[in-house]
Amino acid sequence: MSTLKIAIQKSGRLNEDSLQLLKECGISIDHRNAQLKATARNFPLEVFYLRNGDIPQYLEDGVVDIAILGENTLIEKGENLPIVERLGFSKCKVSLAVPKGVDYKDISYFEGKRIATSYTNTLEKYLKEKKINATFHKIAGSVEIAPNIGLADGICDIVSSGGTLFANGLKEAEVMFWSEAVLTKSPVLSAEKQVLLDKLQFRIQAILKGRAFRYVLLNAPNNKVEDIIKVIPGMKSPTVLPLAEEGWSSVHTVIPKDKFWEILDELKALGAEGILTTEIEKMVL
Ligand SMILES: Nc1ncnc2c1ncn2[C@@H]1O[C@H](COP(=O)(O)OP(=O)(O)OP(=O)(O)O)[C@@H](O)[C@H]1O
Ligand SMILES: O=P(O)(O)OC[C@H]1O[C@H](OP(=O)(O)OP(=O)(O)O)[C@H](O)[C@@H]1O
Ligand SMILES: [Mg+2]
Repeated sequence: MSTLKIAIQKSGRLNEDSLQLLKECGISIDHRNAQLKATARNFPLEVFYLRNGDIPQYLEDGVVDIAILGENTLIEKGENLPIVERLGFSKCKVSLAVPKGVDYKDISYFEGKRIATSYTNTLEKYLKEKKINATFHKIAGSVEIAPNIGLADGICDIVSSGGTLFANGLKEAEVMFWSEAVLTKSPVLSAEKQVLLDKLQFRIQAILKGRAFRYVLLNAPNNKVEDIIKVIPGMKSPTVLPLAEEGWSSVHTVIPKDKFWEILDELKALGAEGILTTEIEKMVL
């Protein structure tokens, strides 16, 4: 029987959330510290703990079958690698930044300038599209230091809170694109392994859906139920059950997490009482 080989980041920002996702998929991994390969006990899966930057090549060569990577890494090093699923964590931007004293107007600032970055392919493509000529300094990390030590006039790097830019006297000039963790696969994946990937992806989708919704239970007078149902359409339609007390019903449904508080306010205004909400572990439509 074949085994699916998944690469995840050995240590760093993607490691914990990637392992958590596999755990929520019901996959338990026997992993001892410092071991770079581990086997799952209850799913035909081998986990390889690697450096992010190395993973695209392993996928291209079919050494590993699938991986969890930042979209930014695919853009930089894995042009042929498809996004199988967006995973919703490690959200960040890849941006151009300049010293905060610069009177930045538009991208033409970078014409003839020196830019420090770890993302040279991404930057080259971006500036080519914008018809800007600049020189690059490739550095592996702590890119934000470059303008301060006179190495560059600007940088291209990951921005999340903006704290690192601020602490180093820089400001964001252009957002090149947004990135998040994604599941990707090898271009040479066998049909047999694709079946395993489909099985894993089904589990991941159930988790991601569950994360995006909340389960809600509430009590309402019968004459308000119709209005309440209008604001909480649910998966198919809400469950409405009679309460022991005459004239009252219990309504059960799911609501999107990003509209949670607005919907709760509406429900209260419509006369809902005893509102309980809870997280959803998995959700299959
Ligand atoms: N500040 C941040 N906020 C949110 N996501 C981030 C942030 N910095 C990086 N990321 C995302 O997490 C990924 C991993 O970043 P991390 O800094 O842990 O690894 P790396 O230095 O790029 O790679 P390596 O595994 O080779 O050390 C990045 O590719 C990006 O997608
Ligand atoms: O906008 P912020 O929230 O400050 O995050 C951005 C910083 O986070 C990342 O670095 P990381 O901490 O991963 O260090 P690294 O350079 O060693 O990878 C990135 O390279 C930025 O420096
Ligand atoms: Mg980093």
